Amino acid sequence: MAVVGDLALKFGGMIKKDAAINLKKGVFGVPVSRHGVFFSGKFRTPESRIRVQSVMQVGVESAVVSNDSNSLKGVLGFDVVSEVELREKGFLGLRKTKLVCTVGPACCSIDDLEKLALGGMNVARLNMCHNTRAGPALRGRPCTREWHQDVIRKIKKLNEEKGYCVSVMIDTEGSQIHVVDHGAPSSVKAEDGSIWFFTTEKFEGSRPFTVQANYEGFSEGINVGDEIVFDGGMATFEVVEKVGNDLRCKCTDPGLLLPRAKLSFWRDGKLVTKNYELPTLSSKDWSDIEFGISEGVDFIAMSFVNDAEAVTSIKVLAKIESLEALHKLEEIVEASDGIMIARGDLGVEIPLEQIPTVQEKITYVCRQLNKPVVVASQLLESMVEYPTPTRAEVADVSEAVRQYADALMLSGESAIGPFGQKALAVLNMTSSRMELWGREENRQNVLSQHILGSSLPDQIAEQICNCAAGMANNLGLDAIFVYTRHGQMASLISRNRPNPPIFAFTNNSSTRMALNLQWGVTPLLVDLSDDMEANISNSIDLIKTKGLIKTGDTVLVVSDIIPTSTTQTVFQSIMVKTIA
Ligand SMILES: Nc1ncnc2c1ncn2[C@@H]1O[C@H](COP(=O)(O)OP(=O)(O)OP(=O)(O)O)[C@@H](O)[C@H]1O
Ligand SMILES: CC(=O)C(=O)O
Ligand SMILES: [K+]
Ligand SMILES: [Mg+2]
Repeated sequence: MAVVGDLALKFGGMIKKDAAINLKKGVFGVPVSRHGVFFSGKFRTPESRIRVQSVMQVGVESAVVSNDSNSLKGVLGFDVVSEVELREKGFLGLRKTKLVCTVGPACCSIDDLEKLALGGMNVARLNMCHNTRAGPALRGRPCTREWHQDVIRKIKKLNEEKGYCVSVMIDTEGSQIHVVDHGAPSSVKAEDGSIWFFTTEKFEGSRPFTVQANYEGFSEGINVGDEIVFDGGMATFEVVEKVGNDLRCKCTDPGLLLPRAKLSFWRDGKLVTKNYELPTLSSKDWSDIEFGISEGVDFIAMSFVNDAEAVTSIKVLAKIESLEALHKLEEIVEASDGIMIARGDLGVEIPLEQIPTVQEKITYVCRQLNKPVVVASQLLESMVEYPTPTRAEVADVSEAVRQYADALMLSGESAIGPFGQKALAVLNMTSSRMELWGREENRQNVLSQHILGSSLPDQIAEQICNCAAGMANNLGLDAIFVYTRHGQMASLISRNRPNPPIFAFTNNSSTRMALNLQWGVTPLLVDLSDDMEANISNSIDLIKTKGLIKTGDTVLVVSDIIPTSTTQTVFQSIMVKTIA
């Protein structure tokens, strides 16, 4: 097996191979593989005292399956949706791209949520911008989060009682200058040449030709002659006079002023970015985060992250939606647990024609740095109103899949539109179709990775995962099984976007819910012991008993279980198993 020799040269050049093969017996306690490759680190052999930190086994063997299901330990933690998908479509038919749905008034009943779960929703997103006030009559009182709490609890109930695996993400409001939502009328038209007053004065309802801004310092540093753009181009005004902190403006490009429309300021064709100093996390955001943690949500998407500092203190997805964030992209990606490309607000700050290349760049940086990335906003915008998407929207979704984004997100399509389930089905079908095309074209072969780990053990884990993905592709294997407590190796395999699906067996439910956002990973909650052989045969037995895997199927098994007992020293391994 040439691959073994290559691996030995690459990783274990300084260790004698025959010693390594002897060592292997001490590893799993059973004579399993025909080949073994070892790395430097701590490991003692009877013959020689070689330090081995990581063990990599490459071999082919047959798993013997017991027919006595009573002897099986634990239960197979498949979610009901993946199980049905696997049964119907087989290993290669499992969708790789994850789907996020924004939950809003149109889909917050338990029945609606269940329909979305059945339709393939992996993550439910709740935007903390909406539905957190007690109602117009109580304006000014502290906000309540009853609606959000109710939705979160319904999703957890569906997971627990009906076997779904839907993670929950809350999305913070963040600090941004926008128009206050003063209820009716829902949108106002600004005519060419009309004069409008932009103020921070608080008032209920609407006043003619008056725009209420949410932030007192909104006009700081703004000069007469500057432009104010609504929602990235919906309507444009020119500042004609400063009146204290307020602005009198003339409409120069007519259009609709929507509730909560975002405002951006431009001078000589350039965005005025430094006119205000808003914190990434407001006090409301902090209390929303506390609320999310107390409700046990799985992800916090942080809006308007402008630097890495904001991210380091808490496990979060950073939303890239400002020019400033683009300037500090790599450090923000590095500091975060994942990224959302928030194209809605990003399009307010950069010219729209730059969105496609910026998206491609962000997805690339995220994969290089091994962080999951969600492409968000307007994927199927026309479906907020209509039951079918435009051809251009389907092409946009396909492009995100072609770029190997981890996940696609619905916003208003599911939150307020009457066709949320249809929109989800469009994402589901379009991504499956594009993934199939990618496999047929063998596109994953052109993916190159740069080395991430700084320590030797991290680099070893990474190399094992890169090799695992390459082997699974080259050998045309059916699936990759990875045994993992914290999800690191599952995620490193996913980074290579392999052809076969990745089943991540974990005993940690937070790991399971976090892996829900990662490309190609089906996370399963199982009991794991320090005895890797038992873990592997146990899970294969369970899958076989369920009829989900059959004789002759071949899987690549990767383990990164770090034993809790000191007598065992196996850290990482690769094995190829053919089901007997
Ligand atoms: N919980 C909710 N209650 C009422 N309406 C909602 C809710 N969530 C979303 N919506 C509606 O759906 C639309 C799209 O939702 P989304 O949360 O993606 O808005 P967004 O403005 O793009 O996001 P962000 O505020 O994070 O930039 C919103 O404009 C809003 O009208
Ligand atoms: C999702 C989001 O926040 C945006 O697109 O702006
Ligand atoms: K938000
Ligand atoms: Mg936004």
